[in-house]
Amino acid sequence: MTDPTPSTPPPDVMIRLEGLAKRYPGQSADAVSALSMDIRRGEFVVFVGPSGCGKTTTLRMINRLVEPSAGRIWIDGEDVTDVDPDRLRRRIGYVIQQIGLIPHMTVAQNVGLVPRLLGWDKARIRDRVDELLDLVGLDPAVFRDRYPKQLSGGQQQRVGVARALAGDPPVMLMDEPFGAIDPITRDRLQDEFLKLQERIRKTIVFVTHDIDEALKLGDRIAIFGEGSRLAQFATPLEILSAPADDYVRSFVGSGAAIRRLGLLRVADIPGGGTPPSDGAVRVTEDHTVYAALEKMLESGTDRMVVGGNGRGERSLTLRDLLLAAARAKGEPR
Ligand SMILES: Nc1ncnc2c1ncn2[C@@H]1O[C@H](COP(=O)(O)OP(=O)(O)OP(=O)(O)O)[C@@H](O)[C@H]1O
Repeated sequence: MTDPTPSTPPPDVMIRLEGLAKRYPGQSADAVSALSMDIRRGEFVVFVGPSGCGKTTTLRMINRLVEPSAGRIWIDGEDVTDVDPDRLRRRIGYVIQQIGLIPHMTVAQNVGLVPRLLGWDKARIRDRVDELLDLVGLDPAVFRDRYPKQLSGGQQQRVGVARALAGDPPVMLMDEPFGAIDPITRDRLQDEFLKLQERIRKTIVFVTHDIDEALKLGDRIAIFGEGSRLAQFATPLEILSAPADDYVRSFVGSGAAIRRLGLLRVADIPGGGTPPSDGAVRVTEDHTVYAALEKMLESGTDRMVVGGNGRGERSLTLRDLLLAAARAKGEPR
């Protein structure tokens, strides 16, 4: 067997972008230039950056809705730069802000689009549609025969996610999927989507303007600067603890140390003594350090008892939390 060429990605790389560039017709500058990055299998990567820096163009080159002017794209070990785009798109789910549900088709028909293209029989499509509606938290009996206009914005977005998952693609591209949704629903959809991702472990590339959304969702975040310059590509904790330059620092904004508390879990904090008998608040290992701190401040105590994960109980102090938060320097989640 011959050695793979130097650019053949290793098996844990699901998407490789290699010197990718796009110049739109009639433009004097590249929208994206010389962009290279590896995205690992099962990784949730968020592209974030100011308007016009090339996030959407990059995303749309991955499924070839935009044809690259230069560079190569690899998906799952295959150079897909020149493969038939229709065949490529069946392996890539795509969710956009405007949802793109087809108005004269029911929810079930919208979700079943790709399976129909793949030639599945009716019974298998029906089962898959119901399974997916369940997965995104919509009761099939209630929603499968509705039309898109009979749904709220958040429900439409869930249908959009179900549709993108229908052919079980290994890769999902999501372009500001929660952008047009009110902040409370958005927060809930983000939480639901994180839980869903724990189960389905897709490789996800997600575009947003919102650094807080990026910090909450991403395993790694790519912070784009002018002309698609990759200012930093790192975990949320690394970005908050060690911003690569002043551009990243100002993009992340103030309060990095406090925001880091929202990324750490109580489970990440070592040690702990025997639980005290009174005065302490109760939290679980799954609480964020931020939430645990908030509980302590609300009840005016400097102790908490951690329990509820089968490991027995332990007690931590305010000082334990603060020391752990100060030490956290960018370990992956
Ligand atoms: N079809 C097009 N023809 C010409 N120029 C385009 C086209 N689409 C995008 N551009 C330009 O390419 C650059 C990158 O656009 P792109 O939409 O990729 O940025 P973005 O980071 O996703 O921005 P936003 O956050 O506002 O969506 C911009 O300067 C934009 O004006």
